[in-house]
Formats: sequence, structure tokens, C-alpha cells
Amino acid sequence: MTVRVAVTGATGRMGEEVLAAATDRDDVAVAFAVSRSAGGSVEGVAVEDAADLPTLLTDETPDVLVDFTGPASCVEYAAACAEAGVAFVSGTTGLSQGGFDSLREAAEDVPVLYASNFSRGIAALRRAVREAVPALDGYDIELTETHHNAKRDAPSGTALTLLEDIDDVRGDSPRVHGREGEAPRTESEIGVHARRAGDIAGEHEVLLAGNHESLSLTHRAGSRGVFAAGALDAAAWLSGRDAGWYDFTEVLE
Ligand SMILES: NC(=O)c1ccc[n+]([C@@H]2O[C@H](COP(=O)([O-])OP(=O)(O)OC[C@H]3O[C@@H](n4cnc5c(N)ncnc54)[C@H](O)[C@@H]3O)[C@@H](O)[C@H]2O)c1
Ligand SMILES: O=C(O)C1=N[C@H](C(=O)O)CCC1
Repeated sequence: MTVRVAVTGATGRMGEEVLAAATDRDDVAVAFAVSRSAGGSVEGVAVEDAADLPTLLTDETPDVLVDFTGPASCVEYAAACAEAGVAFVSGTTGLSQGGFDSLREAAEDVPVLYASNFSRGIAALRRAVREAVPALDGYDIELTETHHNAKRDAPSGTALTLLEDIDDVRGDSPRVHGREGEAPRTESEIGVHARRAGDIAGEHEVLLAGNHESLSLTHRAGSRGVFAAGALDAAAWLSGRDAGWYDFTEVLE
């Protein structure tokens, strides 16, 4: 079965990547693509005005909408999907708690799958972190993420997810974002470091150190293609499911 996807943020880095990835697959077809800057085409798909999204959802009846945009539009598009009965996949980061609450509200009406990172390697890193942290009780933890120089939010959504994973397995820890001046480390804190440089697609390192040894768990995305492929895998998996909140790990099971 071919799942018909609508793509938002079509002229953005990820939107373009999703449209490119879709052309190589048989299990998905692009129903339409929208952007704030409408006009022209990406990967042979005409780019419509994002302001027309509610009408397009009703007229073109896609199965799933795939969203990589910004926090405000993500919430707006999730509500439009809930209204139109279209499943919603989003990897947009930088959402506030209120933003996530709005997505969960949409999940009462349609299937919603949100992931701060759609790479399989990050899913494996999360499992490794959940295992390593309790095994290395009392070790200091530092988390470093590195992304391209146009990224807006910091720390990355993936870093926040990894911090939640660590809190889940060893209890809540204070976070120290960077260090400057007289700033000795406290025992339980997690140092968090965000670097922005060049066109780096995404790197995350969780460093555990103690007992005269250190363990560094690192993931590097070689290109944005891994995120686009994961998001389309999620869209194909989500289509036809019941309304509710879904996780990317379920797609990989
Ligand atoms: N979950 C993942 O695997 C993953 C991977 C890569 C990027 N991301 C996230 O995806 C998002 C987009 O990243 P990008 O590099 O493509 O950014 P980008 O700036 O290149 O593209 C964003 C697109 O969304 C549009 N947009 C932004 N705010 C909007 C608004 N309020 N209304 C309508 N359109 C809006 C922009 O016009 C642009 O076309 C970011 O939040 C980023 O962190 C997530
Ligand atoms: O390029 C980005 O922006 C990325 N954002 C996600 C995040 O914030 O974790 C995933 C990696 C790429």
C-alpha cells in the first residue's frame, strides 16, 4: 500500500530532504507540499502556500502529514490535522511544555508520532545510555551536542531527550549549561554543552567518567537523509492507526 504524505516546511533543510527521500521509495507518495515561502517546486513537487493547509488537508486527503518546521507552526499544523482527521508525524524541536500539551491534545483525535530524532543510531544510543548510567553509578556525566550554524534551538531536542532518559534511570539531576569562571562541578550535576559550527548534521556525546576510567557514547549523523528516512518510515507505520500518541521506538520494534 502506498501512503500519501503531505510535507510542511518544504523549502527548509529537512523538508527538502523528506521530499528527496520520498522520490526513492515505493511505500510513500507525496500528496502535496507547503511552505511559508510558496511558489516553485522541490524535487518536482509544487510548493503550495502554508496558509492554505487546512483546505489542502480537506481537498487532497493525505494519509499523514510530515512536519519539520518551527515550534509555533508545528502546534498549528497538528491542530489542523486533528481537525481534518489526518495522522501527524513531527520532528520539530524547541517546543515548550505547552506545545507538547497541544500535540497530545491533537493525539486525542488522530494518531500523532513525535520524535526529537528520527535516526536509528540515536534510538540505539538511548538504549545504551539507559544501560550504562545505572551500571556506572556515581560517575560524572557530561552531554555535548554539535549542530550546523543555522540551528535555532539549544540544547538540541535530542539532547533534551537524552537528559530525560538519564533522569528516568538515576533520578532528576541539576543541569549546568556550559561553565565559566569559578564553577567547580557538583556531584550529581550533568554538564550540557551545545556547539554550533559549519554544516554538521548532528552529533551527540554522553560522557561518563569516574573510577580512573571514562566511557564515551557518541552518535554522528552523516547526513540529514537518516532523519528523513526515519520520518518516512514513521509515516508509513503510522498510517491507518488509531488516534493516540506514538513513539519512534515502536516503529523500530
Ligand atoms: N527529529 C529529527 O530527527 C530532526 C532532524 C533534523 C531537524 N529537526 C528539526 O526540524 C526543524 C526544522 O529544521 P530545518 O533544519 O529543516 O530548519 P529550516 O529552517 O531549514 O526549515 C524550517 C522550515 O520551516 C518553515 N517554518 C519555520 N517556522 C515556521 C512557521 N512559524 N510557520 C510556517 N513555516 C515555518 C521555514 O520557512 C522553513 O521552510 C527544527 O526544529 C529542527 O531541530 C529534527
Ligand atoms: O538539524 C537540526 O536542527 C537537528 N535537530 C534535531 C535536534 O534538535 O535534536 C535532531 C538532529 C538535527
